[in-house]
Amino acid sequence: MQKAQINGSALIKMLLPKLESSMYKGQNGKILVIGGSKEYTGAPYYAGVSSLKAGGDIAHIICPEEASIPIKSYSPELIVHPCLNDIQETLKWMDACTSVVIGPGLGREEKLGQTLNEIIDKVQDNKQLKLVGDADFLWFISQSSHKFVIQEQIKQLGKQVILTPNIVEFQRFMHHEYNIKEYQKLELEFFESNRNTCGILDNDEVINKEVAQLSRAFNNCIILKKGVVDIITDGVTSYYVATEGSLKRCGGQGDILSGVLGAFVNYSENLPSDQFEQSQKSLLSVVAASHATRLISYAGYLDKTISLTAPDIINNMSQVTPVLANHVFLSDLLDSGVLFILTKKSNFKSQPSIHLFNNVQWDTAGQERYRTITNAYYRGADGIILVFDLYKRDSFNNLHSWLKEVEKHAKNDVHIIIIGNKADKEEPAEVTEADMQKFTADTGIQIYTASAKSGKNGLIKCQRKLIWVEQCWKSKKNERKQACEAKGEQRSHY
Ligand SMILES: NC(=O)C1=CN([C@@H]2O[C@H](COP(=O)(O)OP(=O)(O)OC[C@H]3O[C@@H](n4cnc5c(N)ncnc54)[C@H](OP(=O)(O)O)[C@@H]3O)[C@@H](O)[C@H]2O)[C@@H](O)CC1
Ligand SMILES: Nc1ncnc2c1ncn2[C@@H]1O[C@H](COP(=O)(O)OP(=O)(O)OP(=O)(O)O)[C@@H](O)[C@H]1O
Repeated sequence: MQKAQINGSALIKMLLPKLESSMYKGQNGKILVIGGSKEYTGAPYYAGVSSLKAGGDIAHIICPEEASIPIKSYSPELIVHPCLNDIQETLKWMDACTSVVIGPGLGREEKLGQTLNEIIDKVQDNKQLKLVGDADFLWFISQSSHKFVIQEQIKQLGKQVILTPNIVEFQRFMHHEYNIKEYQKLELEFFESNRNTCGILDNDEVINKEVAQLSRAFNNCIILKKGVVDIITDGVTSYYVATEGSLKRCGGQGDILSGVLGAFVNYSENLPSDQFEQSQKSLLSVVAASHATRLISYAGYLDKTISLTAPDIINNMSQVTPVLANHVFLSDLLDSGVLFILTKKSNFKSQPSIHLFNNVQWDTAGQERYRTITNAYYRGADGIILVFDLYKRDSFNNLHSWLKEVEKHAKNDVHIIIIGNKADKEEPAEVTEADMQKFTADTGIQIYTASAKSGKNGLIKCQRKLIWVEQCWKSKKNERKQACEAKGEQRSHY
């Protein structure tokens, strides 16, 4: 059954801070990552750097001595304190931060239990501080000899805590038999019916029931259960995020998510109170972090496929996050008659809510010198986007000649999308609704309106990448064929 949906990308836009010249360093979040060990130095680095790329101003890492040099050498952006064994020093740095991510690469040495007790106590003293618990921190809560003490502490904190178990970590919380394979099958079924949507989930929905129960058992702390579908719940209200993510399951993606969360939990108050209940804001910042991380991973996956590694995803964040925040619009190139040809394989069939096309090529209408180049692109394209300017009638009239080119050169099963740009403008457009309807009746191709400037209807352009959020607009060859046949026309191409 289809679920009540929310617009994940719009949520991110509302959540991310609007940058102003009056701001000072630290206002957009000072994130403290507590983790790292002799074996694992990548995990805290991924979390720290991701928190910065997701908007945070400053990232501190507290780690043991033996992890500090490697972490420092990965990035000068991270402020690394090798003081995990010095609890007073650790607590001091907690005072200097706005959120704490604890667990990535921490290891499971029993002696750390005492340190964790004191860290959680400190969070209790500062009600503004949010605690994101991942990886080995979850192990300490569910498996260590300190677990009962830590569980009681977590209950004291309630919604100040966000726990992010993957399926194995979640299983460790379950006292009864919990069949991972069976659960994943249910998640996959859910994903297939709700692909690329985010929405509200019933507390007794089969994939959520035990997650919501666990949250309630911990006094309604927020749980983000990662998986094929991410489930976010405080035991009262639950959401799912079925945004398409990476198919390459390389290590470190959970660390990236914990870093994004470390930043995003600082922004929950940016959500407007006239639209969101106060009690929902923290939960929704977690939904936004899940959606953003999956979008970013998907973007990385389209680029690198089987070679994807965690740093590829992190590097993509500098492209995708500002776009989601509406901070970057290079709309000039989307003027009249511009033709986009997608040369990278894109997943039109699965109705993704975001397409990120690399190597988008463009040409301006009628400029002959580009024709031979673009003819080669036609052949390689899986999808073609024709963009016209709603305020320039000529650009609309040109569509027919562009379509002829497409039909002549492109693959038979190419997907064609037509977008009327500049839909952000208030004044009446030169191309009217009736014009567009007539065009659709003639060709079988639906026209969508959008604005690359304001991001209206999800068409956003960033450098040489076109990001198309939220909607899948498509017109298949057979739909065009039916429209022509209905009018008694026969064509070799549709
Ligand atoms: N570069 C670095 O520094 C990185 C460091 N990291 C750090 O490593 C530490 C340990 O964390 P962890 O997640 O590897 O340990 P744990 O919870 O014991 O799970 C391990 C085993 O569980 C299974 N398994 C997992 N998922 C499953 C699934 N969906 N479905 C089914 N099975 C699944 C699978 O077992 P297998 O099937 O291979 O036997 C897997 O091998 C922690 O500190 C973390 O932060 C990582 O962040 C990565 C990058
Ligand atoms: N099957 C999947 N398809 C798409 N995205 C997924 C899938 N499983 C997990 N994710 C996403 O990947 C991210 C990390 O989840 P994952 O389960 O890999 O965490 P993890 O095992 O803790 O990672 P790490 O390797 O850092 O320890 C989350 O954003 C989650 O939504």
